[in-house]
Amino acid sequence: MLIYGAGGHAKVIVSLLRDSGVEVAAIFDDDPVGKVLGNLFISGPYDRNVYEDQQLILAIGDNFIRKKHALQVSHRFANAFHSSSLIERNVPFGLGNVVLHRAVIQTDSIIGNHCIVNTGALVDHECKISDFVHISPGSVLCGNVTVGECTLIGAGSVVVPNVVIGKNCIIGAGSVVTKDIPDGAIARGNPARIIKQTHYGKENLAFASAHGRDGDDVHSTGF
Ligand SMILES: CC(=O)SCCNC(=O)CCNC(=O)[C@H](O)C(C)(C)COP(=O)(O)OP(=O)(O)OC[C@H]1O[C@@H](n2cnc3c(N)ncnc32)[C@H](O)[C@@H]1OP(=O)(O)O
Repeated sequence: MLIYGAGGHAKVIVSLLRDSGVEVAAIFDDDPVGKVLGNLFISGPYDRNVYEDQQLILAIGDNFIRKKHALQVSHRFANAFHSSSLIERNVPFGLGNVVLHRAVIQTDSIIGNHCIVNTGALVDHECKISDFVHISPGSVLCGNVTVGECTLIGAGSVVVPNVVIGKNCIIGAGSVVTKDIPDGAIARGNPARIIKQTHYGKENLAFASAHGRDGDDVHSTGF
């Protein structure tokens, strides 16, 4: 497996892969200076000609940077699910997704591509999660919540049932979202109020669907 990114999120993904018995062949990072991932060597910037037969996971927590890099990567993408996560069997996934320790994804939810369902997050029934979304640690999406592309749900947030959150939004840590949130909004608090717009609000980089569903899923086998 190849990892692209060598920050804190990458450390967690390397730990997941170790639990799975999956060997990390190379780690790419555009700015590797001062970054350490245990005893693993950081090769340097992404190189499409290295380990062409290996699959890759983008270990980048920032949704917009992850999206930018996804468009430039030619390796196939893999999903990685920690063994302590609970994912209902009927949940369809795209590629490049990471579901971390003790996260739960309930029945009839749909997960796009390159999403992060972080440690202890709960995505309840019938949620629709678009590409490049990050559901941060300990956050709760109640039933039938929709989250648009590139949106960050901050740590420990709660989104009540049936709410639609647009694309390119940031929901502040510890928020309670009770109403729909439009594209590009930054909202926080209980109840969540819009405080400003992200400068990505109107941006809509097309995500090439050139990356077909031909990767493998990695399921870790335990702590
Ligand atoms: C494993 C991981 O780490 S996953 C990472 C998950 N990341 C997150 O959950 C972070 C989500 N981001 C946040 O919550 C951010 O604080 C944001 C987006 C809400 C606001 O960010 P900024 O616009 O930079 O706000 P800034 O830090 O300048 O704070 C502005 C004010 O809002 C307050 N504030 C900041 N965040 C919050 C919040 N989540 N809830 C309530 N108030 C907040 C600050 O205390 C400050 O108040 P003051 O003016 O009285 O001093």
